[in-house]
Amino acid sequence: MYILSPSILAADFKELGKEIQTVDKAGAQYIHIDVMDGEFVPSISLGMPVISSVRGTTKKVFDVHLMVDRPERYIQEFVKCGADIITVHAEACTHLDRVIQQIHDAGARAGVALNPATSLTALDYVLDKVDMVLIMTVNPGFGGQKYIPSCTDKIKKLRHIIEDRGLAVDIEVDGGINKDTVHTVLSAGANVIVAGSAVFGEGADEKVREFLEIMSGYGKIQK
Ligand SMILES: O=C(CO)[C@H](O)[C@H](O)COP(=O)(O)O
Repeated sequence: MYILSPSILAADFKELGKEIQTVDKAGAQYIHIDVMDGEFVPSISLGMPVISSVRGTTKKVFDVHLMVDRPERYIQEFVKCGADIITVHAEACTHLDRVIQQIHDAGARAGVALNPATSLTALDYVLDKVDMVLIMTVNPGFGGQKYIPSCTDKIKKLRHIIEDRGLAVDIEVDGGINKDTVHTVLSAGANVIVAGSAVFGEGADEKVREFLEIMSGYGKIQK
């Protein structure tokens, strides 16, 4: 099933609730929320109070991407403020298996993200325990960057491994996804598409519909 997860990093923060409602009404299934700590990545974005304050604006899935060192310190709090999916970076966890368990115990779905330079082997012993793998297609930290072409092969390989092992794990991609690169990642096997700067701005509703239309050419869109 194909899912669109617009990244609010590119939204107008003074109108955040309205921006979320626009992409919600246009059909986006997830809302992608980037949390940056200024340590794991150079920039700082937003945290629990912002997530709590917009939780009531939509019933859509909050897809929270923690670009945070030692995320195990915050899992419970993010679930409490409304996260439905929590994705942590393999590179940021000393005990990744334990953090995945912690996310599930807190009642959320668990994702693991890999930076562009991180090998898929980091997933070998946890792939059967996660709901989603997030392949970063830019170096995390900023929106509006260019898609890194070497990530295409990584997505293909991951899709192959998931099918080979008979798992039901979503492949999410994030960074530099626009109406051109989306074809590349969909053909490679991604099924959850994050897009920030290619969605928010003028005509976000129309852009969501265009993405969904493209995605529907590859398979069934999740309702
Ligand atoms: O995780 C991120 C940055 O670390 C963003 O979600 C990502 O970069 C999306 O932005 P854009 O679609 O503008 O590239």
